[in-house]
Amino acid sequence: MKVLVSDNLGEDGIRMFQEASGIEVDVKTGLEADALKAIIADYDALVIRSATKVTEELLQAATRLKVVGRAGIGLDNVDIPAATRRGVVVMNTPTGNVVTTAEHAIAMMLALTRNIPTGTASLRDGRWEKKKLQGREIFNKVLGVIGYGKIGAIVADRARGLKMNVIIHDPFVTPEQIEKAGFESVDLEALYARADYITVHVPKLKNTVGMVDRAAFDKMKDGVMVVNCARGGIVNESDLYDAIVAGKVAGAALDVFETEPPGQAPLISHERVICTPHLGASTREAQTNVAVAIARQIIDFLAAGTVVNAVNMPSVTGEVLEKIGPYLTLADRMGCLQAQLVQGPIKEVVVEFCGDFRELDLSPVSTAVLKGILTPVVKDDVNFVNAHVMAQQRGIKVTETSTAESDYYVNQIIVRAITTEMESVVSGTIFGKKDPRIVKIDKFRLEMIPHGHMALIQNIDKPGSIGEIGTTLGRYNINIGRMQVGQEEEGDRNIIFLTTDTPIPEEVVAEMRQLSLVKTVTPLEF
Ligand SMILES: NC(=O)c1ccc[n+]([C@@H]2O[C@H](COP(=O)([O-])OP(=O)(O)OC[C@H]3O[C@@H](n4cnc5c(N)ncnc54)[C@H](O)[C@@H]3O)[C@@H](O)[C@H]2O)c1
Ligand SMILES: O=C(O)[C@H](O)COP(=O)(O)O
Repeated sequence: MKVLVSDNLGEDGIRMFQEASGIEVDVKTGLEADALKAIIADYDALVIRSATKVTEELLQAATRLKVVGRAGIGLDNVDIPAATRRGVVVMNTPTGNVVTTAEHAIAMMLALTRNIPTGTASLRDGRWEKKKLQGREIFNKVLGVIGYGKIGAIVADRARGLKMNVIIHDPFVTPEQIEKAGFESVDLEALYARADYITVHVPKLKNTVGMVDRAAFDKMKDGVMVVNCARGGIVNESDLYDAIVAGKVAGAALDVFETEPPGQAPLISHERVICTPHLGASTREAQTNVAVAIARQIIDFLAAGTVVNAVNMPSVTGEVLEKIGPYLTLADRMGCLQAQLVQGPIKEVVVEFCGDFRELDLSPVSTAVLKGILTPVVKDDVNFVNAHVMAQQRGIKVTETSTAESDYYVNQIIVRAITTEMESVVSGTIFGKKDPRIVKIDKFRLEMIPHGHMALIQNIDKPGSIGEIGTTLGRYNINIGRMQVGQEEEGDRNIIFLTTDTPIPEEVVAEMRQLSLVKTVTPLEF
């Protein structure tokens, strides 16, 4: 088996590959895309960090490739759906660098508030600017942490040790969980209004890109300081620059950038901004942790097929996987649908297996439901191994039940998601041998294929309602690929599922919500 390491990997990990029997390892870092594409067909495994781009084009050339291993967390640089389509397992090491990254965020906050980089540069230029470089204490100041996951939780804990007053916003963690850890859970508006320092620790998702923008800065206290050691683009760089120039934001500490490397941008050159070149995970300890973890995972995978920390596959044997595979896909999509349908943090998930499942071991199926529920929230970090733990950390109770009874279909899976505000019930089954279908949502029966860009519309069942939706989308040149209508069991409402060739932009969704017969519009992505 041949392993290619295409980004810098800790020496201990490389040594493990060299010492593993039956494995040959090549280390070729800094390759251009074409050069990598020219050699990738020789390899069974590819080990990367954030520099190598694993695109669909590269995967097409990778005819022998079985596994991609990320020494670290973020998989923004890997086309996971393309890898899944080609049967390539994608693994990461979700915990090896979290302490290191949290420490970097704290270091950045302290360096910013005490002008340490500016003081160093000024001394090197021969100046002694004590007055100009006067800083601020963090003692007793309010730190707003956005995202209470692995890193956000460590940052909050360290900041408490520094005697800061920590407030937290994470809509996917129940307030009870945050309060149990001794912190105050707040909504985003309150966080912006109260924080003296704000640090972001959310994944880069469609709805987190640009979440800290002009409108957010307007809501913040004058003189706030902002730290981003998560992903470039979560804080809008041009809006941040304007807020600093306007004096609203007193300083920013950035480890990550919309484009990496960012070049000579005005934001980087501003004296109230301090930066590091994506060093969050760059300590000896973290790099050893992630290198050793990924080497172990890949060696075990190549030798025995053991799957650990894969983001696109559960940890089960090949034989079981063949039988339950379609149900895993269905369950993942049902979870993903629930995550997009519900309002408020999910407190409880009930997975009901109804009817005849031919004595299959269905335990990975509930894990797939949880993975689907968490994916829109934490993206690449959730996998079949950690989904239950992550759900537990978020205070989500999971219950499984089974019954021999099933109405309409030979078997079906029902997923109930109970939040602080509502309960949503979704049923699904397999058509033919492997085609997932959502067959009921709350009181509406339907046959929906959960795939691609979709929108769920609730409307009054009157002539003309479907026409006005089609006309609105047509005006924006958005093609409807498929439309399915579900009828309320009793009542005067329909639900309509549209599959569109492209995502429906927010302004078009807003316009659809104004249509006379439309009650709600929920965009969905699968
Ligand atoms: N700078 C670096 O070198 C470095 C190193 C490791 C990780 N990271 C990045 O740090 C970030 C956090 O990583 P993690 O391991 O703690 O992730 P995590 O998945 O453990 O936690 C992310 C948290 O963000 C929350 N969240 C999602 N959407 C939100 C929203 N709209 N508002 C508020 N909270 C929201 C989730 O509920 C979750 O609790 C990620 O972006 C990751 O890529 C950066
Ligand atoms: O996602 C991660 O693990 C961090 O952003 C670190 O990225 P790196 O391995 O390229 O330093």
